[in-house]
Amino acid sequence: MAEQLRLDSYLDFAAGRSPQMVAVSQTVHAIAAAGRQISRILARGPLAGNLGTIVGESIDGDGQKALDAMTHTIVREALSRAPVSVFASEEADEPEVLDAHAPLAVAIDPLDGSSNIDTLAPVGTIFSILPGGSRVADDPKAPFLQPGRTQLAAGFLIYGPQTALVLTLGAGTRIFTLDPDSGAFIATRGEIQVPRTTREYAINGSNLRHWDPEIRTYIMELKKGHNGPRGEDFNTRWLASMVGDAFRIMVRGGIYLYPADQRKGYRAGRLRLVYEANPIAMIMEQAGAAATDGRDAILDLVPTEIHQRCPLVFGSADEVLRVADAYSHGEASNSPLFKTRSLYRKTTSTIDELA
Ligand SMILES: O=P(O)(O)OC[C@H]1O[C@](O)(COP(=O)(O)O)[C@@H](O)[C@@H]1O
Ligand SMILES: [Mg+2]
Ligand SMILES: [Mg+2]
Repeated sequence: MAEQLRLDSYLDFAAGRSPQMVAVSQTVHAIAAAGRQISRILARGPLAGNLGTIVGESIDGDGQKALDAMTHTIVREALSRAPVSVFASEEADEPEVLDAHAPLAVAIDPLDGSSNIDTLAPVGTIFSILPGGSRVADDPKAPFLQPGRTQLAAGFLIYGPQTALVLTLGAGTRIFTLDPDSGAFIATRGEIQVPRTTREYAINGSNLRHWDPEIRTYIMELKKGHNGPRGEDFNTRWLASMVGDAFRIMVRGGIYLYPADQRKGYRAGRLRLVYEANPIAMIMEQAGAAATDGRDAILDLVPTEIHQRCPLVFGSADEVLRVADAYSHGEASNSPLFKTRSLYRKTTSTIDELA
C-alpha cells in the first residue's frame, strides 16, 4: 500500500515555502485540533448536553444554539495559541484581537448547518486565513475587508459519518479524513478536481416564489429534464448544510445555489461573504470549480462589513458559468437559457407550469 499522506507532513512541507506559510501551517494545526474536539462532542450528541437549545441571538438575527456558542469558544481557545492577530466569528458581533503583533487574521463560521444539530445530518466548521496587516490594534476589521483573493488558506471541517478536513493552501485542494483511533488527519484522495459538468443541483426549492427571474428560470429548466431545453434529467440534493453540499460537490460535482431573494433579510442572499462564501470559493477554484454571486467571482468581491451576506452559487464550472451567463444576458440573451424554446420568455407564468 502506498505511504499515507498525513496532514502534519503536508503542513510541514508547505511551511518550507515561506515564514508566512509557517504561521499558516501552525494555524491550520490549531483549527484541526479544534475540529477533533468538536467531532468528539458531536459523536456523543445528546449525551454531551442539549446541543440544539437556543441560547441567544447572533448579530444577523439567527437563533444561536448551544453548540454554536460552544464551537465558537473551542475555536477561539485554539486560535489564541496560534499566530493569529485577530479573529472574526459568525457568533461574535465584532472581531476579537488576540495578539496584535501576530501575522494572520482568521474568519470562522464555527458551526455551519446548525439547523441540523439534532438531526444527524452533517455540520461543519468553515475557516478563512488572511494576512493580518499592521493596523489590527487600531482597526481590527481591516484584515477582513480584503477581497477573498488575498486569502492565504481556506478550508472546512465536516462532521458526518466521518470527520474530514477539506483544505487549500493556495495550490490545489485536498481532503484529509480523521482517524478517530490515532487522531491523525490522513489524505484519502489525490488532489481534488471537481467535474466541469453535472446533472445534480442543490437549492432550497421552497423559496422559488421569492427568487430573481434568472434563478427561477434556470431551475425550472433543470426541472423540465429531458423534455426541456437542457435535454437531460437533473437530480436535486439539498442538505441545508453548505459544508455537506460542498463536500458532495467536491467528490462528484454538482452546483449549489443560495441566491438573493425577495424575503426580508434575504435581499443579499443568506450566506456570509467573509467566513462562508470566500473560503468555499477558494476551495472550489483551487479544485477547478467556480463560485459567483451571479455577477462577479466571489473572490473578487470587496467586503464592506464582516457579517455581510452575498448571493452564492458554486460548483461544477460549466454550470456556474450558465448561471452567471443568465444574469449577464437577461431576457434579451441568445444564450441557451434564454432561447425561444426555453421557459425564459414567460417568467411570471412558469411557476404555474411547475405545479
Ligand atoms: O435553512 P435554509 O434557508 O435552507 O438555509 C440553509 C443554509 O444556511 C446555512 O445553514 C447557513 O449557515 P449557518 O448554519 O452557519 O447559519 C447553510 O449551511 C445552508 O446551506
Ligand atoms: Mg454557516
Ligand atoms: Mg454557523
